[in-house]
Amino acid sequence: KYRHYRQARDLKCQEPNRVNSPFFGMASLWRSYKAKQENRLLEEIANTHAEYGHTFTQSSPIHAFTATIEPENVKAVLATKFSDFGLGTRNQQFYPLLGDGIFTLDGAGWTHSRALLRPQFARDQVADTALLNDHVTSFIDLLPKDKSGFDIQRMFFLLTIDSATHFLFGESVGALALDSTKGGILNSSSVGGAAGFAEEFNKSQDYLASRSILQGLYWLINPKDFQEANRKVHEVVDYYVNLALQAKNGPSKELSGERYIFLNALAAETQDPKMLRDSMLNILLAGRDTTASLLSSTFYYLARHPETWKKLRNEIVNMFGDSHQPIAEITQSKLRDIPYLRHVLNEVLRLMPPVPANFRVANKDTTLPVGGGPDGSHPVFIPKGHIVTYSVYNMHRRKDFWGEDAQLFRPERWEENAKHGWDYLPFNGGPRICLGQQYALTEASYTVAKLLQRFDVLENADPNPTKEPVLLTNLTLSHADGVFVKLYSSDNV
Ligand code: HEM
Repeated sequence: KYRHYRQARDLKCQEPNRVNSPFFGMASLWRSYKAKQENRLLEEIANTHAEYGHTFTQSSPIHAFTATIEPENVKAVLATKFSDFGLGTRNQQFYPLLGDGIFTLDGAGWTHSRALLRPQFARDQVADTALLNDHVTSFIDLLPKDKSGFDIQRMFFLLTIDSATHFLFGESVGALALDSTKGGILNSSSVGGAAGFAEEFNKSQDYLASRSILQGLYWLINPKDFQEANRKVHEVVDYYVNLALQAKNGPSKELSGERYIFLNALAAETQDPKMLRDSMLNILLAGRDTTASLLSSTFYYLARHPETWKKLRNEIVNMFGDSHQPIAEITQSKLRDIPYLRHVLNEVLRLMPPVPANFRVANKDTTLPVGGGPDGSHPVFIPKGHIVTYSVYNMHRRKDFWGEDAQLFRPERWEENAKHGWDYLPFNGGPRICLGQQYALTEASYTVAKLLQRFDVLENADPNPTKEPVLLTNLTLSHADGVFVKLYSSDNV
């Protein structure tokens, strides 16, 4: 402690505000736990920042941490002092499902994984609108045709597991399909059918979220149910890995004009079956719920902002026509030509970032540039092993960056000022910036465009339409009570 004190003094660091938490930190730990149980965690973080400032420190019996919503500090953690911070015990927490992949590795392992995957994400085929079209069409077919309300969030989670598995393995789990006649192991009864894979994957992910909350005590959660779910998920992915490894020795599918399959392309780079399995699962976890979250929140806001729905629909119909009279194919480049679509998605990602809070652990003694002292202007000393948490959800709502109306959904703010730096971070920043950003934005834009082209009426069908959203924060953000809407054509077609 004395060494740290001297180091901090020499570096002109000062302590940030410390959360007053009686009983050795038990009181605040209990408060956070309760807030999480009651789906108020993000609100609780906001209240603590309101009381203690943009950077504060808190002791707890599990882990002491410093929380910040200062862009300068987030930039230091993710970019300028990248090598001073790591993922802590994330690898061990997630290992049973994800193994060693880009999402769970630090250091040389991460560098290798990122170098392996990055070229695949740079290819045009990654955001394949023809592939998306099949799934969005199934999605539209499944919507109620009698103008009744339904939970569109639940549907988006089915859509994104279908499109993600199709893109990764070359075959979809068919979660949206009413019957699964297409065959394939993902649909076969030996592994529990289409729902089998999705259910086991969801179940395992829930356990990962609970293990992550416990940080270093993650090993307390390892029941049979979790192990069995992981085994079943691995069995399915291994089947595809074997197929890809066999296909590798055959004629090139891409050259013979067949569709691009992510796993097959990766199998040309590495033949290590475990690395292939881990890579697939890491991408599935990183990409599926996040995109579903963005789509769900988009419809949450559109259903509450009819003027935005109308304006956006006009732009889409002007560009592509409506579904009775299409005038142009919906392509990635044409979608980019609709600035208002991008502004709407930007605004949704600001207010409801799918990864609302995150953390890093110092792997050496280091500092944060600001947040110390009574006015928060001094550097903060961060000893090795200390956790730094950052909530982009709360950073994105700071009035000093976003104006007095920071809490309001107003896509037009992006027309007035599109220039934001580290105060806007839905996809993370620095060397670990999201690899799937383009894929996600294309999938979300394409799905929104198709739905707006097809339906001209969207209504909020929440049983309690004026209440604030109840947000569930596991690894990603979702709406605890679903997103209930009515979606139909006024001409009844
Ligand atoms: C709206 C959708 C998405 C959002 C908001 C999002 C956000 C993020 C964030 C915040 C991270 C950093 C996590 C961390 O380092 O702790 C991340 C990492 C990552 N994302 Fe995304 N993501 C989205 C969609 C996708 C999709 C669709 C894919 C793949 C198809 C993907 C692939 C990845 C990968 C591979 C990483 C790990 C990068 C690394 O550690 O080097 N993401 N994403």
